[in-house]
This record gives sequence, C-alpha cells and structure tokens, in this order.
Amino acid sequence: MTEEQFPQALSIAGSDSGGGAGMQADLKTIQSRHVFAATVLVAITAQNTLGVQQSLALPTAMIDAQFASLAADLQIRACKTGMLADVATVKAVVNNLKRYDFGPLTVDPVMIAKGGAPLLTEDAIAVVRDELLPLATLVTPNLPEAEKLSGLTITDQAAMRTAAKRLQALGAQNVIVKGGHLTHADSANDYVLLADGSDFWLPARRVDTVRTHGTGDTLSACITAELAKGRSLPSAIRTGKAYVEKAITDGILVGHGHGPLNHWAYPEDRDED
Ligand SMILES: Nc1ncnc2c1ncn2[C@@H]1O[C@H](COP(=O)(O)OP(=O)(O)O)[C@@H](O)[C@H]1O
Ligand SMILES: Cc1ncc(COP(=O)(O)O)c(N)n1
Repeated sequence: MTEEQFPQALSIAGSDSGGGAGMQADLKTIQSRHVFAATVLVAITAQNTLGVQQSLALPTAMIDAQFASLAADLQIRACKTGMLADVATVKAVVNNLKRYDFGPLTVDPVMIAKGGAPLLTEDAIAVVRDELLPLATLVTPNLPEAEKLSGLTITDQAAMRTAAKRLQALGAQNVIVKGGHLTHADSANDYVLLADGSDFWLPARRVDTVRTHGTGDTLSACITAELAKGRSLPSAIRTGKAYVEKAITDGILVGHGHGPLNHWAYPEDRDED
C-alpha cells in the first residue's frame, strides 16, 4: 500500500557558507513554498557576499551515496541542479539522474559567482552541454551561461530568443534565458521557450541594487518547488519570476557586498497562473 506523501523536492548543489546562494538559497526558497526540501551536496564553498574564498568538490562516492539514500526512502517529485564544480562531479550527477527518477529536472547551469569566482571548471562546460542538458526538463541560463552553452554572443532580446532555440536543439525540453545580466536595459525580462515551440516573455522592472546574490538559484528553486506540488510548468515559471522579483525588490541588508535576497517577501499562500 502506498500512502500519499507530502511534496518533496531535491536540490543538487554546492553550499554557500554566506547563506545567500547555492544550496542555502534553494532550501530557503523551497521551504517558503511549503515543499519539503532534500539535498545532495556536491561541493562546499567558503563564501560571503564579497566573494568565494575557497571551494572544495566532494568525492563522487559521497555524491552516489547521497542519491542512493534518497532513492531508498523519499519520494522526490522534482529536482534541480546548481553549482556542479568539475567534470567528475557533473558526470556523477548525470549518472545518478539516469539511475533514479526524481521527477522533472531543472538545470541551473551555474558557472561563475556574482563576484567573478568560477564555480564550474572550463572543461566541464562541454559535459554540462552534452550530457546534462539532454536530461533537462528546463534549463535556466543567465546570459554568460547561455553564451557559453550556445556559442552565440547575446547582447539583445533577439539574441536571447536565438540562444533559447539553440539550447532546445541541444536537448533541453524547455528554456528560460534570464535577462538579469542585460544591465544596459532598465528591465530584467526573461525569455521562455517551451517544448511545444510556444514562447513568452517574463517582464520585470530592473531593481537598482547590488543585492542580487542567489537570484538564479532562487528562481530555479521556486520553479522546482512548484513542480513538486504538481503545478504546470508555465505556472511554476510565472510563480518563480514573481517570487524572485519580490525577493529582490523587498531587499534585506546582510553583508557588505552582493547581498542576499529576502526569501520572506513573496506571500506564502500566493502563486501565479
Ligand atoms: N536587478 C534586477 N532587478 C530585477 N530582476 C533581476 C535583477 N537581476 C536579476 N534579476 C532577475 O533574477 C533572475 C535571475 O537572473 P540572473 O541574475 O540573470 O541570473 P543568475 O543569478 O543566474 O546570474 C531573473 O529572473 C532576472 O531577470
Ligand atoms: C555555492 C554557490 N552556488 C551558486 C552560486 C551562484 O549564485 P550567484 O550567481 O547569485 O552568485 C554561488 N554563488 N554559490
């Protein structure tokens, strides 16, 4: 007999000791959406709002063990990846995602922290592109990440659309190209291309702030939480965008650099259709 379980989501990511990005942002976001959050930790960073001071990838056997533990007990309904450190880590995560069904996969192809520190080695980018993207229900690159994965230069909204098509051709079913890095614009519009070929823009006003540490993690974690509840992908995406916009707009002051977001800002009983 199987009992109906509470919605459970999984973050496969690196730890940010500063608490603003990475696994910590994922946990805070998923929790605030009333979904139970489980974790596969793949790397540890010594990090704060000023930058990344040190970084350590965990042994792949430990990654395998965490996946096996979850598969043996929990009922993960949706999962996401964040920082994946290096080639060995990406390959271990890919192998485990092929082995276990943890529901729709959102790939946030994290490469470089806001302060400029690399969170993925250069040689691992091709492995993400060739082996992880084909497993993705959704991929959510920022502009530099979309450029690296697509090989295109992206300086305007037309190029964002072209890049999304290219990423779909590489195997990701659905794509969000995030406009947060289009800093010459006074908007922060994201472009969404869905599996059926339909598309739409997520419009947002650009908030003039340096407190944007963990924006990408927060967006993808919120989408993952909504998918774990069984929401449709377009609805999950709209809720994710509204959640991150509110978390940036109603900022909190923590640290002295690229500060974290306010994960309490978006009303917990609201979602977008
Ligand atoms: N200054 C800003 N004002 C409003 N929205 C922003 C701002 N910066 C980023 N965003 C939004 O936050 C989300 C994450 O985007 P981005 O910062 O591009 O990703 P990443 O954190 O992966 O670099 C996107 O929805 C983006 O539009
Ligand atoms: C462990 C970890 N994972 C992800 C990010 C990306 O977040 P951001 O691009 O907002 O700095 C980060 N800084 N640290």
